[in-house]
Amino acid sequence: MSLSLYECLTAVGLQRHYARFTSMGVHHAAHLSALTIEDYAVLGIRSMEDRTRLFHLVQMVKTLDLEYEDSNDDDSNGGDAVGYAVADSSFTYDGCEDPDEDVYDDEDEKGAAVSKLNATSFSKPSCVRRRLDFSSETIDHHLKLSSRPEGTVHVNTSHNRKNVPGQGKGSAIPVQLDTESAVVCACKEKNNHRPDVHSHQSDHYTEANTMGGNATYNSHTRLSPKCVSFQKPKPRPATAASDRFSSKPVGQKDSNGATEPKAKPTPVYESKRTAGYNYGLPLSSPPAPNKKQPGGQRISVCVRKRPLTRTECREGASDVVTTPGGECVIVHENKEAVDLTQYILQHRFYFDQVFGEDSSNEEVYRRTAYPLVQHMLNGGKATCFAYGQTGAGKTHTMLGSPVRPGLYALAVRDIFVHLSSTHMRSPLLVYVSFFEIYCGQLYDLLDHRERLFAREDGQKVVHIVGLRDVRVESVSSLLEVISQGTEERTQGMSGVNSLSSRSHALLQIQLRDTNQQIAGRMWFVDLAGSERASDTKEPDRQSRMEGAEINQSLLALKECIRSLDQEQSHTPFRQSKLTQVLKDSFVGDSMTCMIANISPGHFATEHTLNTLRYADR
Ligand SMILES: Nc1ncnc2c1ncn2[C@@H]1O[C@H](COP(=O)(O)OP(=O)(O)OP(=O)(O)O)[C@@H](O)[C@H]1O
Repeated sequence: MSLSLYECLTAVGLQRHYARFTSMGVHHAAHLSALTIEDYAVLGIRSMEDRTRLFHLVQMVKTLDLEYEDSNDDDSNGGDAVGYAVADSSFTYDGCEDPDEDVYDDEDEKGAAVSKLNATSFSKPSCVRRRLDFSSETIDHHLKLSSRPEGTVHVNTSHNRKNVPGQGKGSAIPVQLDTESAVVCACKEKNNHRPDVHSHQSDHYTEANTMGGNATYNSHTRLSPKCVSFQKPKPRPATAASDRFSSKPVGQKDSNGATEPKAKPTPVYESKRTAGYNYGLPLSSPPAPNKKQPGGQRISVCVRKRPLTRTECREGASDVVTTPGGECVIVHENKEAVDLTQYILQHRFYFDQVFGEDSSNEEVYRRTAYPLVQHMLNGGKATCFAYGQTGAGKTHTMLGSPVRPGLYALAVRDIFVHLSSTHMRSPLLVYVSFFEIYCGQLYDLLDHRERLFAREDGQKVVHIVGLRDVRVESVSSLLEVISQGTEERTQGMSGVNSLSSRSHALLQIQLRDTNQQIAGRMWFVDLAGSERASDTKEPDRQSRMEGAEINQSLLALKECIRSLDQEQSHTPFRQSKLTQVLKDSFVGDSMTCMIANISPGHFATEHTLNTLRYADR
């Protein structure tokens, strides 16, 4: 079989996942036959429709392989193989129950997808087509079998589709996974039989458990091959993971006696720092084992990856970001060498916490802003920043939606819960103010964008003159105030996205006693789209000035955070209006959290890397 992986994926409309497949060790069409349904999530195949498509493809690849082996049988039967028809009429998407399903949601698109898939099937030779069973029962049966708890990896080494657990055939053989490097590293044999993943004849169903037989595999565990240093590029060493996906030994003779050309896996290199020129390379290293628990730190930097959006899926974007473990994020950048060979350059960054696409706002809140809220309730000062490219999920994180409330609402909810459960002599009141910094100037979002001025008094305390604050008594009144302010926020056109945040939005929550004395203060800062700082496509002067201003303020912010982190005696907060206003956050007993939001799509790789480099201390 000489189809390329890309061609196969394109045939079923899954080409956007190509980079992910190659980064996970699936480099060749023949590798597909070793995939099982349990591998789909690891390969980024989540929606029911994509799962169905991949399922078909895998079956097709297997059948094509069998074609070599079974051709004699066909001859002996006069070519009258078992009559499986491509049941386009019985094929159905009714089983699509995935709540996160965001592709092909309308009937037209479904129809187009079905006909595309069927067209692909019909383009195969008729003897192959007759072998395929695309009936919905068979698919449902296999997909149901896959709905075992997350935690078990199954390596189906069999080509006999009837040989599945629950049907009496096959034996379970545990395979140990090296969870750190996420490489299938060894096979524990059961019944003295080592599963031979190359064998087409094997009837064994292999069950891999990551922790000595206990199911602990999760979506963060990746089957990516180990990498080699970028400085000394070598072909990626053949690992058990890549072996696993080799359904046929390379160089094996086919039924015509011809030697099948060796499958050339896409080389994977890792960017690493050296003693020389290191511009743009990851700074951070794996956290020390005795590292402080998140939440107890004065400064924490976190990364949140969002899922691919519906539009990105339609445009064929592939997910190039993986988040193995809770502190590492890897960007798999597709590159082309000068000799036009393709390779993948992996950029591995470490942060205090990394949230994958499955993390909810509640989880992000618990592990980022919650400690800050507690600090504020104890009378301290805290600041939480959301940073990232336009569309990377800053607003989703900060504001959220009525169904999935963001950090603002969750923080205020906890504040009210705390205030109502504490019986203080002097009750505390909650006040909010909301303003933006646009081109170095302050505008009150709760007062029709009235111009504001930041002034320093004799004690070097910065005051925002004229800022309106509103007392809130419930989460819903806070959200009302925020939605009023958000409408005022400056938005415009940029080269990257039709709607771009060009200003920094600052929400201040203050606790005051009845004498109006401040008893705790917290800032939530939704920073301007980071791509605006480097976007050079802007045609007009105003946009370029906005970009320059954003650039300056983000650099100043980074300098201040770095100076805090390194406990330097001087914090350069006067370098921009943003840091000047937030001076309070950089002095005294303040706590700071930066959440860098990233987009997973390959179109955004450069901006994603820039965001991670910015957040990388
Ligand atoms: N974690 C997530 N889970 C699901 N959807 C998300 C997530 N993060 C972002 N999105 C979706 O991605 C899209 C863009 O997100 P969002 O508007 O929050 O980006 P942004 O960084 O605030 O952009 P801008 O700078 O233009 O305001 C939205 O449709 C949002 O619902």
